[in-house]
This record gives sequence, structure tokens and C-alpha cells, in this order.
Amino acid sequence: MNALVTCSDITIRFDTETVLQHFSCTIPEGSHTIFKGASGSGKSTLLKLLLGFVTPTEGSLQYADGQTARQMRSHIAWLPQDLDLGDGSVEELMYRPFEFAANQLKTPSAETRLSVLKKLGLSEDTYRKQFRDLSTGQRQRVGLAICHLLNKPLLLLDEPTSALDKASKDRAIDLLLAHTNKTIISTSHDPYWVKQGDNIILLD
Ligand SMILES: Nc1ncnc2c1ncn2[C@@H]1O[C@H](COP(=O)(O)OP(=O)(O)OP(=O)(O)O)[C@@H](O)[C@H]1O
Repeated sequence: MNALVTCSDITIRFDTETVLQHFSCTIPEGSHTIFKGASGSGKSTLLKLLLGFVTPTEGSLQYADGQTARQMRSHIAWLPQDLDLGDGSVEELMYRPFEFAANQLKTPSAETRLSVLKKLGLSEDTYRKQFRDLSTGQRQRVGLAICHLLNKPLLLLDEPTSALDKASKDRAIDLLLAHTNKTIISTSHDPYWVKQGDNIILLD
């Protein structure tokens, strides 16, 4: 498989803290790559590097087609940890990402949005609720539903199963991982999710 992204000898330093040092990796196109490591090892920072939100102190990051991380953003669906979509109902907030010009043509119907939520085990009642009133696991599933509906070639998922029970994890795996030709890069401590990866990168 061709490399979608290559990290070469990357060091990331915040003030006096060195989060990553001389870190290199290759992420094949079409892989499910998982960054696995202890809390504080730099997993979320790596996803932010891939999004261009963090700049390496040393080293370089290259996407296959010569695009910068910032240019790649329109091809990426990102699920951050502790997703907070702000005020509004799930119904309203699921529209928001489709207001951006790059996503407008993909705007899903209410029927499609509901059907994806149901595939993740959420009900119509959840769809009508205020996002801020949802449990952490329900929020996480709304985020996964949005990532799925955005239908981007690259998914970045930060601890996507941290608040999910086994049945919800299985639904997320069926929706996002089964029969896909996308590249998925996730971070996880969860052995059940890590089993789904085909390129596991351990961080010290
Ligand atoms: N913008 C920032 N400024 C200063 N320090 C930061 C910044 N972002 C991350 N860090 C530090 O970098 C280290 C790694 O953070 P990161 O969130 O990448 O870890 P993680 O492996 O994802 O952890 P967890 O599994 O707990 O989510 C932490 O010590 C964190 O405090």
C-alpha cells in the first residue's frame, strides 16, 4: 500500500516539555492505524499534528499528494476527545458541519441522519434532545455519526470508544470500520478497539 502520510524524525516541544522526540512513522493509505500508548504519551498531539493544529519543533510531516496538513483538512473528518458541539439540539448540531462550502453537497436528509444514529444505537428521542444534556457515550456516538456522514477519505478518531459499552463498540465498528476503503487513524487505550487496527504504532 502507498503511504498516505509520513512523519520523519519529529520532535514536539511545548515550553519545557518534550512530548515526542525523533518520532517517525508511515501510515499506509487504506489502513486502520492506531496510536497506542499511556496517558500523556502524545497520542492526541499526533492527531493535531496531522490536522496542522500543531507544528513540529523539529522534523517534518508529508502527505502523499504533496498537500500540507492544513490543505488536507477538507479531506478529514475528526472526532476530538470530549466532543463539545455547543448549544443546540442534536438535530440542529448535526447540520452544522454541512454549512461549510466543502460539505454542502453532502448534506444528509433528516431521514439519513436518524438512520445513522439508529445504527449506533441512539433513538429518535436522542435526536430531539439538547446535545449538552446527552451522556458522554451518547455524545461520542453523535460525533461518530457526523464523521460517518461527512464521508471523507481520512478519519481521525481520538479515543472513539472511551465511553462506549461493548454493544455500542460493535455498532461503531460495523458502521465505521467494516467494508471501508478509507484511511482511519485513531488513538486508543481500548484493547477491543485496538484489535481492529492493522497498523499499531506504540508511543513510549
Ligand atoms: N498546547 C499544549 N501546550 C502545552 N502542553 C501541551 C499542549 N498540548 C499537549 N500538551 C502536553 O503534551 C502531553 C501529551 O498530551 P496528549 O494530549 O497528546 O496525550 P495523550 O497521549 O493523548 O493522553 P491521554 O491518553 O490522556 O488523552 C501532555 O503532558 C500535555 O499536557
